[in-house]
Amino acid sequence: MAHEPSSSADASALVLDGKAVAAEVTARIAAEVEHLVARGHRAPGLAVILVGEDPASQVYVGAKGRKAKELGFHSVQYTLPIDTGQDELLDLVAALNADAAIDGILVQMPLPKHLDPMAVIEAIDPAKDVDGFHPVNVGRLAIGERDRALISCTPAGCLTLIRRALPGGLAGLDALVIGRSNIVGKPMAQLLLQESCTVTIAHSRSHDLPALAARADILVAAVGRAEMVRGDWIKPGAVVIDVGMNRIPAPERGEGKTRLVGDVAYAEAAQRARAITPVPGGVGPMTIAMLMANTLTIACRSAGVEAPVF
Ligand SMILES: Nc1nc(=O)c2c([nH]1)NC[C@@H]1CN(c3ccc(C(=O)N[C@@H](CCC(=O)O)C(=O)O)cc3)C=[N+]21
Repeated sequence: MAHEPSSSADASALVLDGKAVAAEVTARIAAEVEHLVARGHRAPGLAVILVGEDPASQVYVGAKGRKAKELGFHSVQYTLPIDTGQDELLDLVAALNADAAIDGILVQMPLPKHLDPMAVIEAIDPAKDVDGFHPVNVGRLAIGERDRALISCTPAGCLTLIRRALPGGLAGLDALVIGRSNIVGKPMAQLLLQESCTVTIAHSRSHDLPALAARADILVAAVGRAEMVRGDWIKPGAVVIDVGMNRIPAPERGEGKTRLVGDVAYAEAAQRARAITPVPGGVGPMTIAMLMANTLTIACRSAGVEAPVF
């Protein structure tokens, strides 16, 4: 789903409309849920755990719960006080691991500092790890067992968008991933490698990013620095995926106002790219859609039904 941009008259890139693709994906999920239930299976179940009251996290968690309900999932949210102990959190995870109505368990990150995120992730049953953060799922992705893995939602959503922009396939193309996080950069690189791209992973210590970008047919920016990737870095005709979500001051919108920008200087890059994701409305909505897709996948596995591929 791509359409001509409307904001910048001379830009040539197709806008990869993540919101629209996410709506397509979630419509297919809702239909599949109906199908499951009609055949006597239970609805997919998603449990989201939030520790503390960080307002941004509350917004994200609320959005996930609403979307899950909209799709006919069994959706539960646990909001634990900020001073929750590690053992209490692990006990809740253990109870959800054992709960037959729950397919997916998501612990919202970041956790308060006194909690150990890796210990919590490793406590989740890998078969219920909707985020795809558990080492078992990371490992399955790395060894190419994608059918048995659960894959991190943001890179999975990015790949869906990249495939839409490149109907001829990705094989043999040069891909640059800027960012080496466990959540985005590393799994993104693994997915692109599996698609037979020639993959480069760059990061804050990389020398000469513009030279690396100049070769990239696919560029995924996931560094968390507002508009760091400039338009003149982009190889003409490249597919540009912007994972960044940076809130910057926007005095033009009034005192104290902010706006959301990506890691890519959008207006500049759109002049050269074949296709580009906007921020907001690009990768973000796809992340939530893939979270729902992973939950459905787990439910299908436990029902012994073939899971759709998105
Ligand atoms: N265990 C865990 N799993 C996550 O998947 C996870 C997490 N923790 N912690 C926080 C991050 C962040 N995240 C987002 C998902 C969608 C949007 C999204 O839909 N953004 C909209 C707009 C947002 C806005 O306007 O503020 C967009 O890009 O269009 C944003 C952020 C999931 N996360």
